[in-house]
Amino acid sequence: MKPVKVGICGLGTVGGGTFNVLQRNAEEIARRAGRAIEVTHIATRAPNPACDVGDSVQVCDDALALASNPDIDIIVELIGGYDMALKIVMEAIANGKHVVTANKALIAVHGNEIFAAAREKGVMVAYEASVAGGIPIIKALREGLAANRVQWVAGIINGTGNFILTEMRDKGRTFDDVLAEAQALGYAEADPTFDVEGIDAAHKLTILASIAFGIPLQFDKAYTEGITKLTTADVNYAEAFGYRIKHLGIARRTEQGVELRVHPTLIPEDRLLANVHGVMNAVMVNGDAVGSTLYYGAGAGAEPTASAVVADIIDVARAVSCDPDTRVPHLAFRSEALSDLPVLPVGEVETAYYLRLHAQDRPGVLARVASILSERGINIESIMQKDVEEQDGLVPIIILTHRVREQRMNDAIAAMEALDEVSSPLMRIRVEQLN
Ligand SMILES: NC(=O)C1=CN([C@@H]2O[C@H](COP(=O)(O)OP(=O)(O)OC[C@H]3O[C@@H](n4cnc5c(N)ncnc54)[C@H](O)[C@@H]3O)[C@@H](O)[C@H]2O)C=CC1
Ligand SMILES: N[C@@H](CC=O)C(=O)O
Ligand code: NA
Repeated sequence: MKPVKVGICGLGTVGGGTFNVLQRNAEEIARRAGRAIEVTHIATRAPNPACDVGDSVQVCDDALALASNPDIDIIVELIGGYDMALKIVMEAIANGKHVVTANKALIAVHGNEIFAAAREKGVMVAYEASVAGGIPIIKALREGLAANRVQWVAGIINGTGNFILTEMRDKGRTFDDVLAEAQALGYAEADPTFDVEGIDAAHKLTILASIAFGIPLQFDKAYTEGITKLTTADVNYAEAFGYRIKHLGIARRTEQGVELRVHPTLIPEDRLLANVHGVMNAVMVNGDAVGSTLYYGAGAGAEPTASAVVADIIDVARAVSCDPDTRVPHLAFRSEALSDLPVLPVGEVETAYYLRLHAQDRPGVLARVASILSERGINIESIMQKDVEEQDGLVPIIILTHRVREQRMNDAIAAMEALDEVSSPLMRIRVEQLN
């Protein structure tokens, strides 16, 4: 069979890793794909010192030109961002080329339009690397778990954020110091606020929810909260109650609709997800037939991510000659069978809560706080008042509650913050048992 010709757009962390893995494992990859996979063109703005591109590859700086080059079969988009990446992908599809991308921002925000264009042209758009880097979670959800009605998906899906939380907790390093290291290691997004404010995780969760529940991509409806407000004190208090704080993406199907939320979360310290450290990611999927399953691996970095990109290239190379109607649908469910199950506003989500407030050390304060909660039907699981003064003579009170709908908790928090003896704002972190 003729070799498959690949054009790589972007030779940065992931592009460089992809080129190197394709070269190093070329023989083994050809044995799996049934034909050789050749990188014939690369478009990049800067050379990558980690790649020896040689003379046989044509290198240019015009990525859009690759998308219309008739000599290329598969365009691998590894530039990132929305604008140029969208142009390249749509141009490639218009020219009948298959596309492989690691760009979760692009898929989460423009995926519906991209997949519609790809269906029209009968081409594939593969995006395994876009969620949880090297973990084959898209494959697992779209194919391995296809028998199941998926109930929920919960995961640590941003390597940079988990690396920061781990280093802060284990080594007492500062947030900014660890973030700078994550950037130097190539883990972080071009704009690292995407990592630390939960936007990157929300992109990935949007994709996971679509393929788990068969709904269109709806990034604009995801609730997103980052890790920048977490303090070492919260990490320590959580541990005193037997919990760890992880930045989770959670998508859950309920009778009313789909919860789609990214936020710091307390989880019991003995859960597997509580023990995922550093740049590692893990995604737990609960299906009605299989129960809970867990997928673990490196969520970022050159070769772990390249592992997913190259697997997609191999899949595309194998399926090129298939009838497009027999291929796995882009969003796992056939496009005409996607459901209109709504994404729920976060006010309708029900979780337990960790609350940390600072109050004057006077008799009756604790009772007033407790009655605000009980008047709203919110049960207290545990309460801890520290006798150390932390903030302007105020002492911390930490409360764990039972499960309650978020809008009711918002009302209780507003009432607590209105008390003269309590400083505002108080800290709230959602708690999940994940069982
Ligand atoms: N770094 C990681 O660990 C992971 C990254 N991703 C995604 O992979 C994509 C690429 O990320 P990185 O490799 O980290 O980025 P990077 O910044 O290291 O590389 C981007 C490359 O694109 C090139 N480029 C940018 N605009 C261009 C243009 N208009 N024409 C030609 N070349 C252009 C740059 O010269 C650079 O070589 C992004 O969508 C990112 O979200 C996904 C999973 C993991
Ligand atoms: N910036 C992302 C890269 C992979 O998707 C992360 O840190 O997880
Ligand atoms: Na993946």
